[in-house]
Amino acid sequence: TQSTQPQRILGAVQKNATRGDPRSVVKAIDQYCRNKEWAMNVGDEKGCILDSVVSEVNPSTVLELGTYCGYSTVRIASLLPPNAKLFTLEFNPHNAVIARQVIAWAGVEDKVQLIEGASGDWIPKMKEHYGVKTFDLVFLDHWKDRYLPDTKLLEECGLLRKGSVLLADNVIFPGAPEYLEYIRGNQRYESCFFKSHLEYTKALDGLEKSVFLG
Ligand SMILES: O=C(NCCNC(=O)c1cc(-c2ccc(F)cc2)cc(O)c1O)c1cc(O)ncn1
Ligand SMILES: [Mg+2]
Repeated sequence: TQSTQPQRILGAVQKNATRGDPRSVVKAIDQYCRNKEWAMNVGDEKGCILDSVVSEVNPSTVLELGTYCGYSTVRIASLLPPNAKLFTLEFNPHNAVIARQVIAWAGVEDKVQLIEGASGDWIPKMKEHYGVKTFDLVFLDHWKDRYLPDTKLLEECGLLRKGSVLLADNVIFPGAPEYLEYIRGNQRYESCFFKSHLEYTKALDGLEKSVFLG
């Protein structure tokens, strides 16, 4: 029977990456997606920008919206201090099955809580279910038309504090125009754009970093 793209990505990790070595997992996925088949990981170029923001924020509690195969999950988790926690939300159960195995292969499962379900359903439950107070960093990489409603939800649920950082992928391609308009026009955020390219291509894309001012 036919394999799926997430299954092929997992295969590339198990074949080419070293167990317990997150950087080798990231490298194996990038090499596979650059040389064999494109996939919607944040990728190596935007991934370096992600790394620099994670290192700068040095977060204790991170929320990732859109796990896919766990590429950015592993990338972020590998930079977190001990006892830090990364909650990652994935809507698609098949992607979640694969992501759990990629996260385990990288050896970062102790830092990661993968939650299967819709972001709109789970964001309001994070405090009661997982004892989350606020998020230090939020990486938005799920459905582009969910960026704005979920940001408003995070505000309403009191999950952002003064200094919380939102980092949004794909604000140029596929694009998140309503999100950009809201966040750039809102006095409660200080935003900046990091120009880059769509993963594994020459197409223009970038990340929008926004600091919540409280
Ligand atoms: O996470 C969920 N979908 C993937 C989101 N990510 C993307 O769609 C995405 C797409 C692209 C992309 C770029 C060019 C192109 F030609 C086609 C796709 C790139 C990226 O970097 C992404 O991140 C999801 C599913 C669901 O059912 N409910 C809630 N969320
Ligand atoms: Mg993306």
